[in-house]
Amino acid sequence: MIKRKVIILGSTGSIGTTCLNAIRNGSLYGEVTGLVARSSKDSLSELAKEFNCPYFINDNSNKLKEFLSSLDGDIVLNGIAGAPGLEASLIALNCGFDLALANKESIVMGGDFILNEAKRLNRKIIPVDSEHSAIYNLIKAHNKIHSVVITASGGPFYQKKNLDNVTVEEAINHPTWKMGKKISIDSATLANKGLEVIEAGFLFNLSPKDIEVTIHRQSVIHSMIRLDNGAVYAQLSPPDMTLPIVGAVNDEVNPLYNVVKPLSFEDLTLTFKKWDEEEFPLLALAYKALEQKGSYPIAFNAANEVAVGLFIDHKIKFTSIANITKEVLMHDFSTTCNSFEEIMYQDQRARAIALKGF
Ligand SMILES: NC(=O)C1=CN([C@@H]2O[C@H](COP(=O)(O)OP(=O)(O)OC[C@H]3O[C@@H](n4cnc5c(N)ncnc54)[C@H](OP(=O)(O)O)[C@@H]3O)[C@@H](O)[C@H]2O)C=CC1
Ligand SMILES: CC(=O)[C@@H](O)[C@H](O)COP(=O)(O)O
Ligand SMILES: [Mn+2]
Repeated sequence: MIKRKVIILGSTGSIGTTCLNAIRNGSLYGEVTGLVARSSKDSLSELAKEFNCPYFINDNSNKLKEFLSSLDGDIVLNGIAGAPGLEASLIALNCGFDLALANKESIVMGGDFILNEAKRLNRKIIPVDSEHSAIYNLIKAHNKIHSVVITASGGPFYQKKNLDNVTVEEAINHPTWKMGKKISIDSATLANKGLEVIEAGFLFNLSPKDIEVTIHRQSVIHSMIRLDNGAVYAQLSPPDMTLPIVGAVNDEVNPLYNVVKPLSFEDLTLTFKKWDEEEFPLLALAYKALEQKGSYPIAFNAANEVAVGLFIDHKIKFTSIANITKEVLMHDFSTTCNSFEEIMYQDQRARAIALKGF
């Protein structure tokens, strides 16, 4: 067995904690060689003591680059929440590390640019997002696919009417997963599924018509692939991020045993329902953003991130998240970005429009 040396960005969050627990309980044979977070200094220094490694509070990207360059590691797990994850991903790739990527914003904002950067630097990007991890592994096993089916839990408000007065606490009460605040709210609006459709479009080079979304309340099937011959293959496991995280960080180096509890089929009911555009306008907006490409995916992410922030701060209603995002996407975002600076320019532009409209 070979010990995987892993550097964790977003060490104090849901993804970071799941990875650290997997190392603690032995489901990942790994050694932590660096830890990064943003504001939880005390927790981070405690973790650094426990894992006997250096740590860094990310308040400056040049210093993050210096910190990562000084570390020995096989792979960087990026579990940073939101748009700041993109710059961190690019820094990690440029410092010579492969990426186990949970931060979906890196792909949604970075698009072809970050994928080309990884290619240029001869580095791997291994998806950690549960749906993309499932598709990545299914493609490895079956090679050529026709299209993909991404599953969505439907969130806490599925088929509930009049969501004007729902609270932040109700919105983060996810029916099947325990995750950070922002992604939980995105699951409630299905903006998360929208981000995932865009993420799949870039990662697997698929057009919107080749990406289906189906409501699957149990979150047991993490996604499926269709082959040209009509067969469908699915990946099933309990809703637990340990498997995609351990799989990506391990990257086939060691055989994996008992990472998650095997499913018992007699206890399972698996259901599937069509999603409705009126109920989930943010998913429809994301499909359109992927179709339009240019900077529309960047604008979708930025507008939604601003709107979710306003909702968390009790400044807007839950239902206004979609309205603000829709309004921003009416502007011209047809420019294709070929650098980090161009991406951030469009990101900031979309944020300014979102804030002006509210
Ligand atoms: N949670 C999950 O199960 C899943 C998450 N994802 C994706 O993974 C990412 C992380 O999600 P999640 O773990 O839920 O989020 P959390 O909010 O639980 O954790 C976010 C982590 O990121 C750190 N962080 C935030 N900004 C920065 C920054 N600028 N530099 C360094 N660290 C930073 C936080 O540090 P601090 O505590 O110090 O503020 C914290 O450690 C998101 O992109 C999400 O969409 C994808 C699939 C599943
Ligand atoms: C665990 C994970 O990958 C999340 O992105 C998950 O997909 C959220 O669930 P829903 O967005 O399907 O509610
Ligand atoms: Mn997901």
